[in-house]
Amino acid sequence: MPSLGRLHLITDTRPGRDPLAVLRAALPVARTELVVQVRVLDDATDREAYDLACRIVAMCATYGATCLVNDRLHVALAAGAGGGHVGAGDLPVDAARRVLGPTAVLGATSREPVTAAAAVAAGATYLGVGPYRSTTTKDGLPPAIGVAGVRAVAEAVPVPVIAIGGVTVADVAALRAAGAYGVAVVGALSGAADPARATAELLGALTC
Ligand SMILES: Cc1ncc(COP(=O)(O)OP(=O)(O)O)c(N)n1
Ligand SMILES: Cc1nc(C(=O)O)sc1CCOP(=O)(O)O
Ligand SMILES: [Mg+2]
Repeated sequence: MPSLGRLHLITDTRPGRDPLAVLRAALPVARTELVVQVRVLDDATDREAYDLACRIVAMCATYGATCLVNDRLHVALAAGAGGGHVGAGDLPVDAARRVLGPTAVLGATSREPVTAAAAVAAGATYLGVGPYRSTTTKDGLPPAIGVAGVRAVAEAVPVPVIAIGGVTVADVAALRAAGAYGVAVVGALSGAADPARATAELLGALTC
């Protein structure tokens, strides 16, 4: 299994966004420290998800970055991605592990220590833990868990914890001090005026 990058860029496929442009800016800066999670809107077709994943797998390969696919594990396999990410509404972690095979990267969303430990026992190789703060990027999330919530999960599991939800560069030091291995972002890069610079700043905070 490849070592996991610390900066997870989740594609922003909302109307008016350009996830490939953001990726073209971020990849040369973050290279192997970048994990790109292909996340499409629920109403996107599998063909659309597959086409986007294939393009991103190829782009990541040039820089040694890892590409994961959110939710749609058949798309991950078909596109040759490095793995996938599942949450409460997706395949259970043990089933996802059977689908992806023993060597794939498998992320699971966990919001508190008990389910986090269960996800690791079922085969998760990292955990997405949040929402750290409130976010406008995704609807229907539970209340923010803050630094204390991230710390509680990080102390309970032996795998990398990736904090998610409203994360900005200003949060990274506190998250790392709480035990987070890395962060996952949508808006901090997709909404940045200069995504290459924003990538460098996030990476600097994550690796110093
Ligand atoms: C790194 C990371 N953490 C959490 C999530 C959320 O996954 P999930 O709960 O399945 O919600 P959707 O992203 O599918 O809407 C994630 N994608 N990545
Ligand atoms: C896709 C997603 N999942 C979350 C969770 O907590 O499960 S928060 C989130 C969106 C993260 O976007 P931003 O960095 O713009 O806040
Ligand atoms: Mg999901």
